[in-house]
Amino acid sequence: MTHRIGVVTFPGSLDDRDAQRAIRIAGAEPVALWHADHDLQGVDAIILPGGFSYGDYLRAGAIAARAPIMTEVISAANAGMPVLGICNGFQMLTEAHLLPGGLIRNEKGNFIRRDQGLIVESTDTAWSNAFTQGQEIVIPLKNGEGGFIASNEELDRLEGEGRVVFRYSGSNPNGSMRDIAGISNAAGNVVGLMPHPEHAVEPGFGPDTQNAMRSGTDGLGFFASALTALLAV
Ligand SMILES: NC(=O)CC[C@H](N)C(=O)O
Repeated sequence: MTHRIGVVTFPGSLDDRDAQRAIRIAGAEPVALWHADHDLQGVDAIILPGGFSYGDYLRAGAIAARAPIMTEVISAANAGMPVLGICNGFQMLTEAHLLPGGLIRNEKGNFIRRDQGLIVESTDTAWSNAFTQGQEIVIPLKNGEGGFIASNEELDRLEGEGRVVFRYSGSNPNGSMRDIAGISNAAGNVVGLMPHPEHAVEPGFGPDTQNAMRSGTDGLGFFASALTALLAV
């Protein structure tokens, strides 16, 4: 059975087509979902893609988190459907309170674009089970508001519950507290991260392709993880 993974397009989304392409490469069927609908079209999992939804007005992700389709996305996430928020999608997940904390302007104020090393801290989620704990992966990072913040109490809770899924390796690119690059909800079906797995799924087009040790396709593991999680349902 082919699993169907929906990608929601908002006004200002940029990486929705890349997410759809990555889903197809991973062996699932991408389904285009529209922000103004109240219809998830029976998908098995959902991706909130990167970009500048609603021009990042108010706060990045704040308006998208209140778009019509988010009513259905929030219910599905609370019912256990795998949901991945990538970059602007991560910002939406925190704004929708599906994930705690928030994302603020990068520490040095500039937009950052680079190939980014990440340490996989938890493989206990719907989007990271294909990795091994402690594995280093490299995928692209590109954002202006990627600094993850939360109260010390919340950060302790996230760490204590094993919900820090990815941490930046090497230098922290944006001032994220405790080098956090991605987190999950308590059930592990909802994951948000700032770097972009959907841009690292094809040999020759991903990051670090000059390095013979790397395939440039580390992003595939996210999509493979979701398919494994769906088979277990
Ligand atoms: N690549 C993105 O999704 C960008 C996210 C967001 N709009 C920012 O600049 O922080």
